[in-house]
Amino acid sequence: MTDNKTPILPGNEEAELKKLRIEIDRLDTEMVALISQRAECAMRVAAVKLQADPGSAVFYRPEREAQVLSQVMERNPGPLGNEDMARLFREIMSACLALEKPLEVAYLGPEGTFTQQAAKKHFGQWVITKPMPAIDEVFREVEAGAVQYGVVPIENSTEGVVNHTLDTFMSSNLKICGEVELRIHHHLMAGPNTRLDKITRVYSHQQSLAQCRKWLDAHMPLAERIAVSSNAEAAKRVKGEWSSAAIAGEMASELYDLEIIETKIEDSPDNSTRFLIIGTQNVGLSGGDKTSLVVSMRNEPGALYHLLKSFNDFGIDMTRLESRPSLSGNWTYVFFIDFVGHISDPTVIEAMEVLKKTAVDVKVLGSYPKGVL
Ligand SMILES: C=C(O[C@@H]1C=C(C(=O)O)C=C[C@H]1O)C(=O)O
Repeated sequence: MTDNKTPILPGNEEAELKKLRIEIDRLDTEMVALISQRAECAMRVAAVKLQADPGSAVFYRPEREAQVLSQVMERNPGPLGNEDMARLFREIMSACLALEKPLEVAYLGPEGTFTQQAAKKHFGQWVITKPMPAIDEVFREVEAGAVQYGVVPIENSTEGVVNHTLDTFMSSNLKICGEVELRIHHHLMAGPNTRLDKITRVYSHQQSLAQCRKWLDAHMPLAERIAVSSNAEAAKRVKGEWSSAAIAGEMASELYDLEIIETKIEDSPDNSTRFLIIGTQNVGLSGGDKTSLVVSMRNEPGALYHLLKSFNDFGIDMTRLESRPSLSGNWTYVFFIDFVGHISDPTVIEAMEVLKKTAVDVKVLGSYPKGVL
């Protein structure tokens, strides 16, 4: 082996490369054997699950997957970054799980949206994804049992909360089984041979046009901006129009064979969106969990104070508080709350007892592992 302090003489280069490639082949052979052993183990796990519950065995275990990924990150010695290493294991697990039973997941479509990208990021490339035209249809598809899980957007770092998702939770019995965050990068794309200075129209979702406003003002001030129902829809429209471009994510450019003219044109470099995984499962403890609740309070002075106090008194870290009209009476509100901890933690159990005394209703939307990737 050489380190970067040992100069390689030109004549020795071939010999050195040959040695390194023999070493890589040896390591790959070991890895193939190890990954196969891992897959065998996962198949045995599936058999155990089936034996324990032949009618309705649940193969996918979000808490276990989060633990596997966290351990991989902790043990990673480098030089690969933690996230890169975890992504490789994400795909290994995805392939192993597909041997047990391929997962089917509904998402807010059409194909090529950021929600589809989030689904693949969370479950890996082996998941079968099914596009749905609206958020409540994603819920319905899971409720009907047509798919095991659903993926819906919940909040964007620049645009705020997705109210439609919050409202749908109020009338649904589905549980939150996980969360995933995605960096949102917008690219300008068009058909082959379309030049930037020839573009007269830019299609995108209204939120994406807003998130790229400064870039558009500076680089394409004269192009007409046209808002459509999704970024994927924008990419689809551009396909047959030679003087048009779309702002969308990478998946859309691949799906509709468009060329990326300019990458990462979003005004805020930290632009990200959080998505929720919804299902029918109560997820066990992973050790790094979050819980989401909907709480209805009486419309009286001090209601919000009592709500906050029940968390503060038990030292529970509330990470989000959102109020929404209750949909059942005029000018009454419900609170959507996220906090750190699992519903089975003894302190959380105590805090919930106190909260239930002052609240009209407490609905647990789910305890789930914090997004690892
Ligand atoms: C193997 C299991 O089943 C599935 C596959 C996993 C894996 O490949 O590591 C982890 C969790 C489950 O989604 C398990 O429950 O341990």
